[in-house]
Amino acid sequence: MIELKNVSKKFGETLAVNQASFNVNEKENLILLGTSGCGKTTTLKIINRLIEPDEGEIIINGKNILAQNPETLRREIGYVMQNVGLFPHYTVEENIAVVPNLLKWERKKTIGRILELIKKLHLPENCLKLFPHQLSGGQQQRVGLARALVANPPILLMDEPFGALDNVTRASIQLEFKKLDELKRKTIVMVTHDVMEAFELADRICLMDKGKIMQIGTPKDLLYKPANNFVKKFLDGQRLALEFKVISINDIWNSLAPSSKANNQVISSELSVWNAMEQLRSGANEEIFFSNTKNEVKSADFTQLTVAFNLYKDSTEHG
Ligand SMILES: Nc1ncnc2c1ncn2[C@@H]1O[C@H](COP(=O)(O)OP(=O)(O)OP(=O)(O)O)[C@@H](O)[C@H]1O
Repeated sequence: MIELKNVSKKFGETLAVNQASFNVNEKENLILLGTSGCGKTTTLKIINRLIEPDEGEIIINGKNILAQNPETLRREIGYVMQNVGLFPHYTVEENIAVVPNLLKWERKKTIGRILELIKKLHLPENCLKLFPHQLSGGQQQRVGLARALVANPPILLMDEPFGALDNVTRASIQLEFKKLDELKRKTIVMVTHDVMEAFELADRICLMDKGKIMQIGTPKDLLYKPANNFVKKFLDGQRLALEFKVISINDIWNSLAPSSKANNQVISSELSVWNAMEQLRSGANEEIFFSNTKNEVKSADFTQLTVAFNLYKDSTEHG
């Protein structure tokens, strides 16, 4: 759906993006990951023409975007800016209504859509008349997301959408983000410098360094089949935690005990071991039940999950 071919951008002597090529499939979440200054934001802004490349092509749904009117292009592309970027002198409602007003929607349609979105994003209705500085950081972030989603664009670009949040708020918004129906239907390109966040949310990760793409692949690809030493070293510091994120209950299925007495809370076996442990930590029960696509049910407590995880790790490391 989105295709970048040999895209480069220089600022003075700095080669911010160096011959970047990748595809983003429909309804995929591709995350641009890398340290500060590696060219993530520049790459993102090239996709909606906030920055014009010096070289290369960007094709969206078969059309070269450089031949399109930028305003028309941006109607199809929602954009969540770094540091939220709400207009300080507009109320929350006015901030979210920017695009509908440009599109000359009837007021009733705009209000209906805004109310629908703030409900989905767990914002209180009385925040609509407030100004951004009267909201918490997490609420502002949600308003930024509502503004990007309001006209239901098929593509969403997000630049460090959770960057300004404390760790606890960040983790809970990430979780909501994953569950949000509106987002499951979208093709998303997201920027982050946070490896754990990328591993939590990405279908595929594009790891960059000094303007160059080092590897594009699933979190599992990067972890177990690093394309080069840079990729391996980039992940090494958090390797164990990342393994908990990429290894799913399906992967350790054979080491878990079958169960016949499932309680009413059966969780999909697609869950990562990390998230299963989080559920155990936050829940009241000492064991949880999983079911796979064949409707088989298995159960595990914390110790059983750890043992099965270690067995799986041993088998990947030695076989
Ligand atoms: N408008 C600009 N003028 C001059 N240099 C720029 C400009 N925008 C970006 N750069 C430079 O290009 C390089 C890539 O910047 P970019 O913002 O794309 O990186 P990034 O990976 O998104 O970093 P960060 O996470 O800090 O935002 C950096 O060296 C930056 O200083």
